[in-house]
Amino acid sequence: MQACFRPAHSLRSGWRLLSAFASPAHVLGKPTLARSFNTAAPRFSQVPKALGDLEKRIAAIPIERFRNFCIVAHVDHGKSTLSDRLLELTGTIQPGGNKQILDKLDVERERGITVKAQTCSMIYKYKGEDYLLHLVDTPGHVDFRAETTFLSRLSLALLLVDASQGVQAQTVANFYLAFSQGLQLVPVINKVDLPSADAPRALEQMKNTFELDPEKAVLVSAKTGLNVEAVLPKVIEHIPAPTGDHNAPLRLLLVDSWYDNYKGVILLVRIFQGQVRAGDHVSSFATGLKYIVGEVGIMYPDQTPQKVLRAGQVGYIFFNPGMKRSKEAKVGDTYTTVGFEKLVEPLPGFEEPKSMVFVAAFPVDQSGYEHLEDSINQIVLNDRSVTIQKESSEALGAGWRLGFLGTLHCSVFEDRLRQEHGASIIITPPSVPFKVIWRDGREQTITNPNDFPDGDVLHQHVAELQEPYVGATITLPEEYIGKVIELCEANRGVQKELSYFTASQVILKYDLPLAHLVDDFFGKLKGATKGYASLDYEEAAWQRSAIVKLQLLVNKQPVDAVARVVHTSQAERIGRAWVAKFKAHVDRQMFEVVIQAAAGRRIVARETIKPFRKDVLQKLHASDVSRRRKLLEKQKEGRKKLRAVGNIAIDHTAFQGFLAK
Ligand SMILES: Nc1nc2c(ncn2[C@@H]2O[C@H](COP(=O)(O)OP(=O)(O)OP(=O)(O)O)[C@@H](O)[C@H]2O)c(=O)[nH]1
Repeated sequence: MQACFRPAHSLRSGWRLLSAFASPAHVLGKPTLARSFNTAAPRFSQVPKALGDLEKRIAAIPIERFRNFCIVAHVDHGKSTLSDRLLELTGTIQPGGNKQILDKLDVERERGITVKAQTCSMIYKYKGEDYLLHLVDTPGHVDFRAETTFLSRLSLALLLVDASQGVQAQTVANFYLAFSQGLQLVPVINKVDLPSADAPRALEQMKNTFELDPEKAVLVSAKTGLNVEAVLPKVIEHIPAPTGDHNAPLRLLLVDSWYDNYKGVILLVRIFQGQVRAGDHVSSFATGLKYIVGEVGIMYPDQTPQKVLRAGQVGYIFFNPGMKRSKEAKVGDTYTTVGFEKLVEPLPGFEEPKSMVFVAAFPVDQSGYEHLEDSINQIVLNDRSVTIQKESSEALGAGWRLGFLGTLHCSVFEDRLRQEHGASIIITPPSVPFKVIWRDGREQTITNPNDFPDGDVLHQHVAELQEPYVGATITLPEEYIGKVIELCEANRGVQKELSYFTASQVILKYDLPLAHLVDDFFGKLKGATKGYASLDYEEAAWQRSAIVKLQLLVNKQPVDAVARVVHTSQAERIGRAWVAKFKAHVDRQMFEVVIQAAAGRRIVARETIKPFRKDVLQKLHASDVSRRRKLLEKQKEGRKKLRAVGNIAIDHTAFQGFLAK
């Protein structure tokens, strides 16, 4: 399985450990402004004097002159580059040097994608008056859609489209998302400097597909800065200011969070009413926990402390003593001042992120367990959306089952573990949850294939089995339509819509089983269309499905860690591939080894490994004492790495080879 939307450059080269997630150093930037805050010590003691002026300037801006907006775009259409230009234009960062200010996480820089929502405040002078603007850079990738909860709290989005590529899958998906949230959309056509740019075509697509008025559009080159100055006046003219009484009780929405070694969890917040300052006692509606505010401030673009955050503002807060566990910070949670809980209505929109892709991870050598556990905990510290459960496998020992929001999320995590642990870790291919509807009406979502109901239980107590489907939107040039439909059908897709948004570009909508999507569907799609198709998907629904547990058996013993839940139509194909692949990785033994794949109780594939004809040691001459000893020692060394399945011992490399992508 591969992640969707991998950028062309190497993902693994120069991979810096994501431990930077947890250090203040992840907070950015090269130039002077950012560097002055970019040290390990708590920042509030280091605020330059000039910041007092900034604070005064902000204090003088009434809420009527606040604007909160975001940029939505297909991956790589230039959202982060445009954000950088806007920050330069408003003097928030120095021109040049600063690159991708809002893409703060190392993983984002490495992969050139935005993973977490970022925000930055700017002061912009328009018609002689100061405006306080908050720009939110929302992730383009669907896995991180949870981060875009924030979208619903804004009132304008710039819909950015690459002039050379035109409307793509995520443009379509983002449009519908923004539209359903009642956001005003201003089209921005980017990359007009490219020789292949075709702005009139992009404008026509915007008009035909989304009924967006080309007159409202701004044509820019975020890279060269051409016409970027025309963007912010649109923002000011087209969006209403936020509303909220700063004298009312505090109503604060948690938008995002990240972990800092010194301060604990830092919360990115939007104030809907009231105000918050250091020393305030606040409580969470979701957890009921109480905290004392240690510092409040704005992202400018780095954390810049302020005396107060008031209604309409977006900024950060952290507590003193600090919030220790990322899990306490629940995106979409509302906070208020302690004692005012009865007077304040929590904001709607709090949702626990749902894991939809699972892998199991095991150390090759159980002595590496603690080290691996530390690494996993370290990453999870800053990523509240990963779920962890301990797992124990007869074949692979003690390990964990990890749950992710989607395939990219999963592969980012996997890359880091592999980077740190290399060959000493075994990771199973991703799987998706399934649902059991019991005859007594209970519904149970199961994430571990080994918990699939056994034969008798299945027949007597299960009313229905279901698997998750996603609603996929694929855009592609017309000439590939046959191949893409074939691919979707081969992946059990159900066509929902086929429409043309220009004479030669097609939008296809399919319901696809998530299990197929995680099995490198995007890679296959790229292959089928020479890279011209784009894909976006949203969670659809559970659907009744003829699924079955597929197991690998070695001399009749199931290899538990390898079990998978698959559709019956796929069982034989996967089973055959399994036994062939496993056979290739298992050494010959002294006796016959039978490798089988079983779908439920039915054997769907079988391979046999013939035994050695003679004992190797017997063949050695009696005088070969040293060779004999060497051979035995080698065997002993090897045995440490062996795992027992039933009566046979299998080298860990067999599992690694088998489970490798
Ligand atoms: N020629 C040209 N290239 C641009 C322009 N704007 C952005 N780019 C390039 O396009 C690539 C993608 O730009 P980003 O700003 O990282 O794209 P993004 O939309 O933020 O990507 P995600 O964060 O992954 O969603 C980079 O190589 C940019 O240098 C432009 O106006 N002209």
